[in-house]
Amino acid sequence: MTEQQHGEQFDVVVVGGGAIGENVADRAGRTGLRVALVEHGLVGGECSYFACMPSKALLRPGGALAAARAVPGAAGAVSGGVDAAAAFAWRDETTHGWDDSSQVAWLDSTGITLLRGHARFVGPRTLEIAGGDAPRRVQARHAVVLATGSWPVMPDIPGLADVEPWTSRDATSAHAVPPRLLVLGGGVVGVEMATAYTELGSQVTLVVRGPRPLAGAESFAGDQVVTALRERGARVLLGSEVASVQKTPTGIAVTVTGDGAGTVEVDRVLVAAGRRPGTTELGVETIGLEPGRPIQVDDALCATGVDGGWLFAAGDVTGRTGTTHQGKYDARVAGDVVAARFGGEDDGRAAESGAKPWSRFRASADHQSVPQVVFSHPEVAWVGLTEAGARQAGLDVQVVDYDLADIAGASVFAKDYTGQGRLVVDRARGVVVGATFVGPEVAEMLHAATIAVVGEVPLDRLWHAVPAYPTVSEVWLRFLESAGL
Ligand SMILES: Cc1cc2nc3c(=O)[nH]c(=O)nc-3n(C[C@H](O)[C@H](O)[C@H](O)COP(=O)(O)OP(=O)(O)OC[C@H]3O[C@@H](n4cnc5c(N)ncnc54)[C@H](O)[C@@H]3O)c2cc1C
Ligand SMILES: NC(=O)c1ccc[n+]([C@@H]2O[C@H](COP(=O)([O-])OP(=O)(O)OC[C@H]3O[C@@H](n4cnc5c(N)ncnc54)[C@H](O)[C@@H]3O)[C@@H](O)[C@H]2O)c1
Repeated sequence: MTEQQHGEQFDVVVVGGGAIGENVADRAGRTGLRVALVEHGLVGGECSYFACMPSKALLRPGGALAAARAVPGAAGAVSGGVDAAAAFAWRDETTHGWDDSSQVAWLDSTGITLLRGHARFVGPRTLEIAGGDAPRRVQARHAVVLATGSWPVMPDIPGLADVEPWTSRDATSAHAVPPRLLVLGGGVVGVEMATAYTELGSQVTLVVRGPRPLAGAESFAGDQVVTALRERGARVLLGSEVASVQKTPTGIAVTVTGDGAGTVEVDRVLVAAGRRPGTTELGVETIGLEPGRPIQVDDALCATGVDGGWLFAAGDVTGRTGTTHQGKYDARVAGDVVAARFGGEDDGRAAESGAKPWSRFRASADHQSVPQVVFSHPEVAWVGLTEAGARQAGLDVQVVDYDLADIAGASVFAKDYTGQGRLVVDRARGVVVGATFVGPEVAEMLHAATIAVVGEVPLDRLWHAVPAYPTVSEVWLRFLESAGL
């Protein structure tokens, strides 16, 4: 066959130039492989332009104000609430005005070839790229890595499509605050955006299906978030669902069923009902996979549903990770595996083929120590197993709870500090398998817990890790004392 029939050849083709695709491409090229990265939108993907960065920029002003208000001596200097226009302007700065030229410049510096356009499989290892500068066919000699991310789920609710509902993209890129906003869904997006828009001055109604938001966290986390949202003026309807939506002359009437049954009139509806993997419009049926389903992978990030070991995937498209940090961890593993299997020296290949769990070629942490931060106010941060998760896994657990307000560091951090910590210990091994913190700025405390869980550090050794006085991290000492040390 001619090059025209095969298409342009690369050693590795990465589809999707979000944070995950960028990291795979970078590491896959480290043993000399020729790598192409295909992107149909902005290089940097959701996280840089529509998700992590803009949402955190919108949340930070409210957090900073609350922090100052909680400190006598500083509180008097705070008058008024968040300046929404200035917050939006700062968000615009963090997203570089939705201009990806700095990320493109970084790609250029690495030697990765950027192909602009929409990639679609036409068969194994072969893709057609449409809509870019130069539509073309490309073939991967060794591997294709899918890093196509995910898209918001739009529930099939009568009338919803007619009111131009916001997705998280709209909420993170808006330049005006809807006076009244209904947020559908009590997951991480729902909680963060309900917090941000309440602080930006909107009258927010958060509709949560279950008894509390953040169903994957310890229950006290969701409860404390609800209390704080209500204290700030938001309405939180628990045990509730949106049944229908209708335009009215003065706004949008949302009919809610369940414990919060009634009609709420708002100016905008934000749908935060979860995400589906980006495997539609990708031609995966030509390689024997079903569109709309996640790409199943093993711990080397190699797809299990395709023969030949040439297809890899990482990030949201796998359904295995749902955050940038964990997706990037998988991306580093995927890139290193590809670099070792298809490029480089024999010893690299041997190291990879004999790789054991916890080697740099296996994404072992995905199974036991995934960190998650919700940047609400209070923040919620956890890693590993919750109490319920540990019991479900059959562990004999010791649960150690501590009120963070009782820590000396908390009493000087903020007046009337409110927060909670929980350690979940596997009694049989005497190691921490999970930890949760709720409170102001607890996100920064999480990594110590992640190290304890990944390192399986025995409690009697943790006893020698002395937290500085007076920090809120002294909770670690209190945890251990409460555990009987
Ligand atoms: C509102 C919000 C806030 C979040 N906040 C955080 C946070 O604070 N911290 C955190 O860790 N995580 C956060 N997340 C999750 C995080 O954004 C995702 O886990 C992360 O973006 C996934 O990265 P990815 O590279 O897999 O996918 P994406 O970032 O979606 O990148 C996929 C890329 O592939 C491209 N693409 C798709 N199909 C094709 C194709 N066929 N051809 C060419 N290009 C294609 C897309 O244009 C896109 O650029 C947040 C998510 C949301 C929605
Ligand atoms: N700080 C962070 O790390 C961060 C921030 C935002 C998002 N994310 C990630 O982005 C992804 C998407 O977040 P998300 O919050 O959209 O999804 P999610 O799956 O975390 O939560 C969706 C919520 O919507 C609810 N829901 C679904 N359909 C509903 C309906 N019809 N009516 C009422 N409720 C409904 C679900 O019960 C669930 O609680 C997740 O992987 C999340 O971890 C991470």
